Amino acid sequence: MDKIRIRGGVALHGVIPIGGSKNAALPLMAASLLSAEPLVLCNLPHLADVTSMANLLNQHGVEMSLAEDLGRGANGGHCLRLDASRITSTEAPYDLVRKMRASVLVLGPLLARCGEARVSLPGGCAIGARPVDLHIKGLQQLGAEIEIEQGYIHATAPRGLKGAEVVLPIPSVGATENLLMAASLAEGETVLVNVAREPEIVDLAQCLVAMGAEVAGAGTDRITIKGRERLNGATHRVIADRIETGTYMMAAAITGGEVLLTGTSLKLLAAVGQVLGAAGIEVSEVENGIRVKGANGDGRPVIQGVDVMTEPFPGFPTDLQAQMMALMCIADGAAMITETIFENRFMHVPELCRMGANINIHGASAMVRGVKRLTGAPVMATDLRASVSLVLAGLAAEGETIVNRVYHLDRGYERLESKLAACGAQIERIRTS
Ligand SMILES: CC(=O)N[C@H]1[C@@H](OP(=O)(O)OP(=O)(O)OC[C@H]2O[C@@H](n3ccc(=O)[nH]c3=O)[C@H](O)[C@@H]2O)O[C@H](CO)[C@@H](O)[C@@H]1O
Ligand SMILES: C=C(OP(=O)(O)O)C(=O)O
Repeated sequence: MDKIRIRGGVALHGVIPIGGSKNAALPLMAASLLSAEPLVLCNLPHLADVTSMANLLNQHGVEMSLAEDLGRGANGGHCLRLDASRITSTEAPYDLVRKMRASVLVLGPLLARCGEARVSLPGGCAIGARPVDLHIKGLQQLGAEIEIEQGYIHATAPRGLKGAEVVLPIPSVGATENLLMAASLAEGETVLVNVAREPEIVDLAQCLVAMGAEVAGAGTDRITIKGRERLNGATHRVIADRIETGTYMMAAAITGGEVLLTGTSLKLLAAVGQVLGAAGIEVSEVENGIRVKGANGDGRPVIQGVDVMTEPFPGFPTDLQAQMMALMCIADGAAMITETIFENRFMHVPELCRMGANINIHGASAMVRGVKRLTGAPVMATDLRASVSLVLAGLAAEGETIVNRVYHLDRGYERLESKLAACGAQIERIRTS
């Protein structure tokens, strides 16, 4: 298994191109199942999760090819043509779904287009139980008959799905996406209430509209969809990855450096900009990107402790909680970090403590008392964002840090080492297989 070696203490200076959003790309790829005509997705990041979704779609019969004629984007993204004219299987097997929870996003599109789907239940995950009950209940309200058998969700809608009002008890991102896609091929009008407002939902809605769907209200807590008998093909550009953006904002801050992040926008993460501003980091929107400048004093980064609570969008994202905690480890004063979305998302805490951090967990909150410096250590994490928080800590730490289980990072960060190394970081991948 590959590892990453970091020698910390170098302030980052340079330009980092931000890729297309993983969490937008995955539902968009699933949306290709809704039409018999090709969907072309541009600015698609090269990530392990995108490959996993491609493998899953491939086993449903979707034919994929790089749309070379459309070239590569300025930030390295590809254009992929997904042709679901012939769906050969409506089953999403356990082996593919367990690798990536977002696989469950094929449920709504397959059911709406084919009248049937058999999708493995994703199972638990390092950051929490993450049930899919809201996806299932919502689809039942659209007329699906659903049974759970042998670990699979077996959904049928022999007479097609019917528009209805569906009120989500919590604004689940995935449930919103599954229902939005299913409703776009349902008969009549669907109103989704208390839905997620994340930018990735807006991106999906815009793609569905380009495919001929009638969708209004995406980005608010109420989305109205007028179902169509069929959708057409379209070409759509995936939005910038706000979590990759926020991660590199924090990389600049934790090293007291200055970076320009291109191909992204502060509008995607205003709450993060505000929190970093309160921590004494200069963050400004510039043409085609964001400039981030860390503060320095006495030869080390100067960061103020700020309390943070994760919330659904437009609040501070849970997917940046671990990275923010790494930053707070070397802040002046204390910071209370509260995780409200997932019940077990502090797996990075013991590893950060092994690097010299002072963190105590009390229920859903972690009290981080800033220390003068972190020290490098061999570390390991069990999920994507926890792993990258250890990379950030390693960039700031004295001495050498080895981050194990790099495959977590490859799920969500394209060319992480080369993007950081281009800004001066001493970071390399040690290939072991
Ligand atoms: C591929 C993708 O886009 N992943 C993101 C998506 O995950 P995902 O779509 O899985 O996250 P949700 O918004 O659905 O989950 C939010 C909360 O709702 C709970 N829940 C969800 C569905 C359900 O049927 N029942 C239920 O109880 C979950 O356990 C969790 O506690 O949004 C999360 C919250 O912003 C992010 O951290 C993930 O990176
Ligand atoms: C939790 C994440 O992803 P997923 O929902 O795919 O597990 C993430 O991107 O941080």
